[in-house]
Amino acid sequence: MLMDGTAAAKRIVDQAAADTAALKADGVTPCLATVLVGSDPASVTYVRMKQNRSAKAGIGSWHVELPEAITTRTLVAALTELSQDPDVHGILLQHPVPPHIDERAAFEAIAPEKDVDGVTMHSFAAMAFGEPGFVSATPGGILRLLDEYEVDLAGKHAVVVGRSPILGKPVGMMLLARDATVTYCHSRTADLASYTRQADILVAAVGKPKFITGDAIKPGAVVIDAGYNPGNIGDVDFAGAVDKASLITPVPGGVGPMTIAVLLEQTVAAAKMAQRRL
Ligand SMILES: Nc1nc2c(c(=O)[nH]1)N[C@@H](CN(C=O)c1ccc(C(=O)N[C@@H](CCC(=O)O)C(=O)O)cc1)CN2
Repeated sequence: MLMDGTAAAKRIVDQAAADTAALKADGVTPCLATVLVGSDPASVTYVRMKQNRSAKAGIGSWHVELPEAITTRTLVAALTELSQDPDVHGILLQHPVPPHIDERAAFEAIAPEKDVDGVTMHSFAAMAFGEPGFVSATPGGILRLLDEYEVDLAGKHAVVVGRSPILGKPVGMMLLARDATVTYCHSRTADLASYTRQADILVAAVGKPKFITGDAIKPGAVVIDAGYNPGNIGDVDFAGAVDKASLITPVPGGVGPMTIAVLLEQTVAAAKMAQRRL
């Protein structure tokens, strides 16, 4: 059975739109600032999708485009300025930034109360300690999708393939917080299939097209494909996996739309919190 991320995301965005309308009636328009460095075509597409979906939900967006050759210092200054702007409620720095930039330093220039993409160390620590805060958008979307399909996580063996700071690491910790037993693997794990074949819940977040093949999947597993490789190809070989899995996310139409939905939901939450502080 397919896990329909497009439909689940629509429900989240519809609620965000209703909350936005209520905030606007109180004189507050939630605003998401998107920051794009350079002109990587995939990043341009993702940022545009975020802006278009914000607009559809009535959320304002403010876009900052910076040249490829920008320095870390200038990018940090731009993010600091947005962090101090009272009209901006959420900030999104599109990943990846060009290799000469210190991406971690840039992310850390985002004020915690505006980190609606959940990329700062503050947000990661809050999530890890089970404290309130914004979660990383894709892991947050994955957990919401699992809940939509009433997947019971307690006591299940979740195997996460991938260890990036905004996807693999946090999704594993969020599954752990929901009482799953979590194993982290990655592209250099020896005999990867021996781990993935034990997974009741398999999260593929390794960034390699069709890296997980059908023979590496336990019959009846729930398979979450968080890959977003060029050409809309996931990290799972869908054709080989679909008959093994009890539930599986397609690419496109699975985790991707949920990522943007959680981003918008958290932007509205940030605007509500800013309103309470006034
Ligand atoms: N700062 C961030 N950067 C990046 C993140 C992130 O969560 N925060 N995630 C990825 C890419 N990404 C969002 O930025 C993203 C990728 C794909 C989709 C999506 O909805 N894809 C569609 C298909 C797209 C198409 O039709 O072209 C789908 O899966 O249905 C959303 C967000 C890296 N960077």
